[in-house]
This record gives sequence, C-alpha cells and structure tokens, in this order.
Amino acid sequence: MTVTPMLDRLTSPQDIRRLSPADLAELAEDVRVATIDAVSRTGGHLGAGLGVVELTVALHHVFDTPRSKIIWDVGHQCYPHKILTGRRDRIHTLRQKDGLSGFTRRAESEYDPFGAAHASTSISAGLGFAVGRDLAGDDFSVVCVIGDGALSGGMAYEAINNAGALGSRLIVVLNDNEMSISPSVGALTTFLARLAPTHPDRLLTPSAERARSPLADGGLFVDLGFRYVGPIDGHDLDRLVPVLVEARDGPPGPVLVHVVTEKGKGYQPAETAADRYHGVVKFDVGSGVQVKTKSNAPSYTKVFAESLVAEAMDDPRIVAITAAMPTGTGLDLFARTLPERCFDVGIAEQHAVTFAAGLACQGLKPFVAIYSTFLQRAYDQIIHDVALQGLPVRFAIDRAGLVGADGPTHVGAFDVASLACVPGMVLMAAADEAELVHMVATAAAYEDGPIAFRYPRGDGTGVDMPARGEVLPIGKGRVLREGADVAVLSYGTRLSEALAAADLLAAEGISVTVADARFAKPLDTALIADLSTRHRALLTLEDGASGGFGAHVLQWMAGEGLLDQGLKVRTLALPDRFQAQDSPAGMYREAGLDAETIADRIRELAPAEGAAQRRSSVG
Ligand SMILES: Cc1ncc(C[n+]2csc(CCOP(=O)(O)OP(=O)(O)O)c2C)c(N)n1
Ligand SMILES: CC(=O)[C@@H](O)[C@H](O)COP(=O)(O)O
Ligand SMILES: [Mg+2]
Repeated sequence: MTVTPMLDRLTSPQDIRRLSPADLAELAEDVRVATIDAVSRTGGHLGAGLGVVELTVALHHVFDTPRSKIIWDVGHQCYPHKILTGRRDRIHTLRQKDGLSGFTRRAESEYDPFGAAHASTSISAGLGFAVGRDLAGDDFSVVCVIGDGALSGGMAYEAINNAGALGSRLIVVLNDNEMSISPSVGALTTFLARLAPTHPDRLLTPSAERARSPLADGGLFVDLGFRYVGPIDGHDLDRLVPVLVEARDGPPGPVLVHVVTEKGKGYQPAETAADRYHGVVKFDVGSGVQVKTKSNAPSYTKVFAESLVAEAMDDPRIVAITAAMPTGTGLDLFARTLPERCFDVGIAEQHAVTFAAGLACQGLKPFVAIYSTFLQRAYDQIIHDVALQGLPVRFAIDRAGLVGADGPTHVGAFDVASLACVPGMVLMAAADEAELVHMVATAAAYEDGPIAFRYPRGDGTGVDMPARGEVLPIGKGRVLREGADVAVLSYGTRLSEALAAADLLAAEGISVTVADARFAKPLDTALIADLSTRHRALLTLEDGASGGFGAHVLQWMAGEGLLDQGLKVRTLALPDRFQAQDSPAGMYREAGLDAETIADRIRELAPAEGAAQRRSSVG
C-alpha cells in the first residue's frame, strides 16, 4: 500500500494552488510514488512521467487550470497530470478496455485541452488556443510542454516560426532530458547541450550565471521571436515556481522556458536503464524487474531486423533509416552490426522518407522502418518524392493493424488504403513471421520502384522459419487450403483466423478455400479470377481500414465483369470508426475479424442447397 498523505489530502486540483512550497515538494514525492505504483500494476510509459513530476505540480500550482491550458506533447508523460486532475481513482485502469487513455484526451477530462500521442503537435495546438483566446478577448494562459525528442519534429518549427511572428502570449516549456525513446539525436541535441552545458552546475544557478554559454541568450529561439528563460533545474520547485510565474506575468509574446530534467527521475531502476523505462510492462516496484510474458515465437520486429541484417551482410547497398524508433523497429540490432549504414533521423518521418529517396538516387537500397501510424506523417513524401520518381525505397511498416493498449492514436489501419492507390507502389503483407523473412528478401531484390511490406506488433505464430529469405514472385498469392463452397482471400496475418474458421466450418460440412494474397498491389488477378469462377462466394479479409485490399479486389473484379455472374462477394476490414483501446485480441473481436465472426460471415455465404444435406451428414 503506497503512503501518499499530501496527495490524499487534495480534494480538488484547485487545492494545489494554495499549497506552500514545502507542501508542494511533499505533494511531488507523493505523486511520484503513486505513479510508480500505478504503472507497476498496469504497465505503460513510466520514465517520461517521472521526469516531469515536479514540473506538473508547479504548472498546476502556478496556472489556473483548467481555465488555463496545459498541452502535453506526445502525452505519454501525462500520468502525474492525470493523478493530479481528478483521475487518481481510475489510474489503475490505464490503457485498458474502458479505462483511462495512456495519452491526453479531450473526451476524458477538461484538464486535457488537446489530445496527443503523435509527437511535435503541442506548439501548433497551443498557438491555436492562444490566438483563439486573443480573438475572444480572453486572458487565460496557454502552456505547451514539449520534450527535446518531440522538438526534433519539423512541425514544432513550423509552429515556432508562426508563433514568433504572431507575437501571441504563449508559454513553451522545453523539457530537456537528453532522451527521446533512445538518447536524443541530431544537431539540436548539441545546440541544447550548449544552451545547457552538461558541466556540474549545468543549470541556471548563481554560480552558473558567470559560466553561461555564449548561446545563453537562447540562440535560435530568440532569433525566432521567443523570449528564452533558462536553463533551470526541472526538479527544483524553488526554481520552477518563480520562473513559471514570471513566464505567466512577464512581457507579452511567446516565451520558451528551458527546463533540464532526468527521465525516470526518482526511481533508480528507471534512472539507470538505457531507455530510462520509457515503456514498461508490469514490474516489481522493489526490484524494478519487469514481468515479461514468455512466447515460443519470435516477435515480428525481431524477425524483420535479423532478416534485414542477413540481407545487408550480403549486399553493401542496403542501408536502414529510423525516425527515433531504433528499439521499436529493431534497427538497434542493425545499428550494432552495421553502424555506418544505419541512420536515426529523430522524430522526423517526412525527412526520413525523402532522405531515403536521396539515398536511392545514389544507388543505395534504403529500408525505411516506420510504424504504420507514424508513416502517416510522410504521406506526401511517399507520393511526391518517391513514387512519382519511381525510386526504389523500401518501407518496413511495423505495428500494422490493431496495436492494443496504445489505442486509436497508434492503430496501424490506414497504410493499405492510403498506399494502394499510389501508382507504382508494390504492397505486401506478411501472413506470418516466415513470410516476413521472404518479404524482406523480396524488397531487397526489387529495384523497379517503391515497395512496402507490413507486419503487426507482437509475436509471430510459431511457424517453421526459413534459413534465408526467398524472393517472391511479385503480385503472386498462394492457396493454403482447397475447398468448394466459399473462398477466403486474406491479406496479412488474419490468415490464421481464416484457417481456424475453415476448420470450424469443415465440421459443419461447409468447405472453404483459403488463400493468402501476399500482395495488395499488384493484385494476383489470375488467383482472384480462379477463386471467383470456382466458388459461389468470395470473401476478402484484411486488418486494415476499408478502402484497402478488399476495395481494390472489388474494383478489379467489377472491371472484369466478375461481379455480373451471380458470385456473392463480401469484404471484411476494420470498422469505419476509431476503436477504443483494449487487448489486440479484444479489439479484433470487436472489429469482427476473429475466427468465430469470420466463420459466421462465411456461413451466411455458404450455398443454401447444401445446408440440409450438410446438417444430416454432420448428424
Ligand atoms: C510522430 C511520432 N513519431 C514517433 C513517436 C514515438 N515516440 C513516442 S515518445 C517518443 C520520444 C519523445 O521524446 P521527448 O519528446 O524528448 O519526450 P521524453 O520521453 O524524453 O519525455 C517517440 C519517438 C511519436 N509518438 N510520434
Ligand atoms: C508514446 C509512443 O508513441 C511510443 O512509446 C509507442 O507507444 C511505442 O509503441 P510500441 O510499444 O508498440 O513500441
Ligand atoms: Mg526527451
């Protein structure tokens, strides 16, 4: 049982404004204890929240929230904020079905003025609130809290550029902990270190005044119209409170307050972890040891990374690019093996794609590894800089489909629908981890233009693994099970559910053909035509949004007149709405893409005339 007397005394977030400095410090400690306790039970993002405990307390002490707005960039650090703003009683439901979101969410609380999860959006949103306030003649404060990682995202500079020109009163708190998910990268990191030198008195204390770096006036930020205050110790409430009061009441216009913090602060296992416990599963508070679930199958990410390293060892033209997600994409393995051929560009997906396009122009084989949800950031770059020029950039699209606890902000639903309409793209989806090995080899060999392959979060199915990847014939699918009544044409990992559904139905005398399309573009039109003419019904299946694989199959079939001959056709895809967080299995069930539901949909299509005979034969 955690002991949090000061936190227990809070009856409302407003109470925080009346606390003395000593009480604020005690409250901060209580919030840290409550955060560690909660995340040890739920898993989630820990390090970032621990790094902003004092900042969160100071912000709610100085600013009259919710009237004044605090906008958290990414929002993964918002658990202390949620604990302090009336959600402590539900913090144990974090990232679970019907529970609190792991990020800020407007629908969840008036203290969450803007939803987040994708990085670098806070200053743009904050400026919108500020200008809206000015136009209404209101005078509340707007505070955007952005990390040094999120500040490597180009969108932040679009906002800074605009804010510096508009001159609206806006407070940007730069939370500089020298960490992204992995250590921060790029020249910005060097710039920030020069602003806040890492010598012992790196922080703005009287003795450091004299030793301030030549950039102490804030450099780029000041040149772009911001006042610069800092760097200050982001864990010292005696520094934070007066500086935030000055930012609130000081001269008009935008101000950047540079706070220096430690990701994972106050919890030794996090402080000493290479990733500062950025994302954790449930853990033992005493030891910090995480309760990892055992699986007999490798993760798709690990299979991708190992396959790419194997290909790269034989092909010096292969290079790899990540947008600040080396561990999440598995490219940290590639970087350890081939450091000179691996590039972490920061949270900069747009740049990652066009950087890869430049590499391809130079005859290299760039593999851009980006989660499906984050690839959304680079849509124009894929079309305009890669596909239009027919450049052979390879896209390793991880976290495809439903991802579970991260919820709707991270769903990998839209890559198929958004890319299948782009001329010249080749799109593949791995049905299992063995297929992924072959698709990495296929992408490495393919030189005629852009090629993408998608695969889900989590572990594979435990299939036998090939020693090396084989190059697949482009645009060709495969039939795994022959039947006579209904044909299922699956794209991606829902294949295992389709095979399970076929087994269920065989017991009822319904005979189902199951095929793996492998490609959404180009379609295996011969396979589609064959399935259409040999069955009375065809069902397409995909773990992507509507408008993707199934839509393109239908469109081709319509053009060929295959829909004019009485064939029944259904397309199963993700629902046309954002699904709330749950376990992946729970979300797929809710989406109707689990074996039971697929079986129901096939049952509806089975030829009626055989039904009676089937029932009798099954007994
Ligand atoms: C557009 C986008 N790309 C990648 C991510 C994945 N991501 C989540 S948090 C994070 C690092 C954020 O670093 P920082 O802003 O410094 O916050 P800290 O964790 O250090 O507090 C990344 C890369 C994301 N949320 N959004
Ligand atoms: C906050 C954020 O965007 C990342 O930390 C993301 O949650 C990672 O997702 P995975 O856990 O699937 O790697
Ligand atoms: Mg950081």
